[in-house]
Amino acid sequence: MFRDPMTLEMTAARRDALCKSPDVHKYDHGHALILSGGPGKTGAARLAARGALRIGAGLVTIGCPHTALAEVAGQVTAIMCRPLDGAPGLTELLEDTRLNALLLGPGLGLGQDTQALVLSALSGKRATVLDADALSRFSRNPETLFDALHETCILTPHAGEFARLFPDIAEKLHAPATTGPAYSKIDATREAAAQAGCVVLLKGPDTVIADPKGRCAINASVYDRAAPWLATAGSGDVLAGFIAGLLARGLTPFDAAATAAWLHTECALSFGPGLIAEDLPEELPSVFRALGV
Ligand SMILES: NC(=O)C1=CN([C@@H]2O[C@H](COP(=O)(O)OP(=O)(O)OC[C@H]3O[C@@H](n4cnc5c(N)ncnc54)[C@H](OP(=O)(O)O)[C@@H]3O)[C@@H](O)[C@H]2O)[C@@H](O)CC1
Ligand SMILES: Nc1ncnc2c1ncn2[C@@H]1O[C@H](COP(=O)(O)OP(=O)(O)O)[C@@H](O)[C@H]1O
Repeated sequence: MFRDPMTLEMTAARRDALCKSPDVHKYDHGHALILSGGPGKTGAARLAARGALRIGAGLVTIGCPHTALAEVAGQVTAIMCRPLDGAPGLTELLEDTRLNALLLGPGLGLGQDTQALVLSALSGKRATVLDADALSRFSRNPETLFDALHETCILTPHAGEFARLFPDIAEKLHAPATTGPAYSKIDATREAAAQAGCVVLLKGPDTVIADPKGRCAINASVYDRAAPWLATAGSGDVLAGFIAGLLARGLTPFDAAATAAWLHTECALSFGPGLIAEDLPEELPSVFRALGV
C-alpha cells in the first residue's frame, strides 16, 4: 500500500506500458466504447473518442442515439459509431465482450436516461470512466451511484462535480483550517475514493488521483509544468478519453488515470498557448516521440 502521495513522473515502467508490441493486432489493444449525447451534444464524446484512439486503444466506437448518428458519422473517420438508444440498447451492445472499456458522461445530459445508462454500464463490471453529467446526474442520490460502482471504475470530477457528489467531503475541504494539519485535497480525494470504492481523479491545476486503499498520486501542473491553457472547454473530456483508451489497453484504473493526467499536461506544454481541446489528442504523437514510446 502506498501511504505517501507521489508527484507523478514518467517512470520507465509507465513509458513501457505505453509501447505497443510488434506482433499483436488491434483487438489486443482493446476496444473503447464512448457514449454520446443527442444532436448538438456530440462534441464532448467526439473529443474523448479522439483522445482514446490517439492514446492507443485498438478500436474506438461512439455509441449515440439514432437521432445523432448523422451528426457523429459526418465528423469521425477512424472512430466508428453505433446507434444506441437508451439502457436496453447499451445492454445489447455490451454483449460484445471485446468492448473492454467504457466512458459515460461527456455531453450525456442530466436526464433520467443518463442514470439508466450509467447503471446499465456498471452492471457488467467492465472498466468504466464516469465523468461530467454521469457524475452530476447523481448529485441528489449519490448512494445509488456508490452502490453500483465497482473496483474497475474511475470517477473524474472537477471541483464542482466533486462537491455535487461528495458534499460533506467538499465542505471539510473548503472549511477554514482552525487546527493543523489542515484537511487537504489529498485527504479529500482519498476519502472520496474510499467512499466510492473506486479510483477518484479530482481535477484542477493540481490533479489528485487516489484509490480506495489510500494509494495516491498528484499531477501538479504548476511551476515549470504550469499549463493554464488547459482551462478550456472540452479539455476534461479529452482527459476522460485518454483514461478510457489506457483502460482499453489494459492498464489498471490507477495507472490509467495517473498516466493520462501526466500526458494531458505534457500535451498542453508541448502545444503551448492558443491550445484548444481538439489540439490535445493531436499533440500525443510528438509527446510519445519525445518519450521514446
Ligand atoms: N465541446 C463540447 O461539446 C463540450 C461539452 N461539454 C459538456 O457540456 C456538459 C455540461 O458542461 P458544463 O461545463 O456546462 O457543466 P459543469 O462543468 O458542471 O459547469 C456547470 C457549473 O459548475 C461549476 N463549475 C464548472 N467547473 C468548475 C470547476 N472546475 N470548479 C468548480 N465549479 C465548477 C460552475 O458554476 P459556478 O462556479 O460558475 O457557480 C459552472 O457554471 C457536460 O456534459 C460536458 O461534458 C463541456 O465539457 C464543454 C465542451
Ligand atoms: N489552471 C489550470 N492549470 C492546469 N490544468 C488545468 C487548469 N484548469 C483546468 N485544468 C485541467 O483542465 C481540465 C478541465 O476539465 P473540466 O473542468 O472537466 O472541463 P470540461 O468539462 O470543459 O472538459 C482538467 O483536466 C483540469 O485538470
